[in-house]
Amino acid sequence: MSIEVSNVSKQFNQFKALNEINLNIASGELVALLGPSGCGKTTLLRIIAGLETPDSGRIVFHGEDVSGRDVRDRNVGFVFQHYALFRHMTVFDNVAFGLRMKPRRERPNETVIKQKVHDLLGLVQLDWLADRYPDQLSGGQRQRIALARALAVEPKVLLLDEPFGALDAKVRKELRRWLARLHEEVHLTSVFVTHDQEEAMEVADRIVVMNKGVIEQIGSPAEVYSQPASDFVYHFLGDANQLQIGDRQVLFRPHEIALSRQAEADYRAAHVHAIRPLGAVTRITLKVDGHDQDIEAQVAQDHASLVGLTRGETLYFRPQPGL
Ligand SMILES: Nc1ncnc2c1ncn2[C@@H]1O[C@H](COP(=O)(O)OP(=O)(O)OP(=O)(O)O)[C@@H](O)[C@H]1O
Repeated sequence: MSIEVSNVSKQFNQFKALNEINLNIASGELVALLGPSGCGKTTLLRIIAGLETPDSGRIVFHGEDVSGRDVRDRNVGFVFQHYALFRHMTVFDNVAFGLRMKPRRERPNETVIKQKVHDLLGLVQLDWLADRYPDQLSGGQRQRIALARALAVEPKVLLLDEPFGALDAKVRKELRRWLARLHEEVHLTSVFVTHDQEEAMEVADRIVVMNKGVIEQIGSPAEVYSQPASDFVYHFLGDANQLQIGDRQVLFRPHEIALSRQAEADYRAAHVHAIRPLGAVTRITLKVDGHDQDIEAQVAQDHASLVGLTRGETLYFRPQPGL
């Protein structure tokens, strides 16, 4: 099922939450809506779902204009940040819920439901939790069950709004890898809202970078990272350093930097303000005289310039964008 968003605008009182949004999502694609808080991601997701009506513009599912259709007739599955599992129902009954709520004509019999729920629990690798209640699960397990429940009614489109937002960093990481793998298996057209650039980079086929109600750029993770369409995209997609060299502003990422203990041609001197080992790489914060913003450098932990380096020493660096 492809999704076409054309010329969608939405205003809340005087506030323009979305301004002429155009976006085409191919069938089976996983697209991330990425942007800072308040940029309009959730509003766009809710308009795609049919939970919110745009002031103008159209939503087209697979060539068919669904703008006037109610959320119940759009056949979308949702997973939100805060688990919406029913607390008084077991995991099994939660996943079966949507199937049992179908109109009699479409409702599968209990044997089929049982098989289907077990298949779905197998898909999210939690079949062994079928008899538990939601408050006997971890946060990550609950989100996987929420996903199984959303998939049970065989939606044409899956919409996820910060589904891992409430979980701790390690579980988030595990779950997003797991979601990317699951998507490879199921290949359901999916739209994923996040404000976390790492999450978007890791999960999505394409990233839609939003800012203040408009789309700044649409592209693959590699494109938006290495060919940012604007300074906003550059800054949003990773740590960025900014340095005035002559009459030029140079933007470069922490890893795009050459370091040396000795003065060399084209290198600038800086004071080492902090050294933070992060495993395979080490982060160094540098202070440059006459320059307000610190420079963040990142090099391999065994880099020659780090040997015996201490705070306060002088280090020489040269930005190397594209390194
Ligand atoms: N029902 C509403 N009434 C008034 N203003 C609203 C309403 N819903 C959203 N807004 C405003 O529209 C803007 C976009 O909101 P939206 O929830 O889409 O942002 P977001 O990018 O999803 O942010 P977050 O990451 O914080 O959830 C915000 O400034 C918000 O305050």
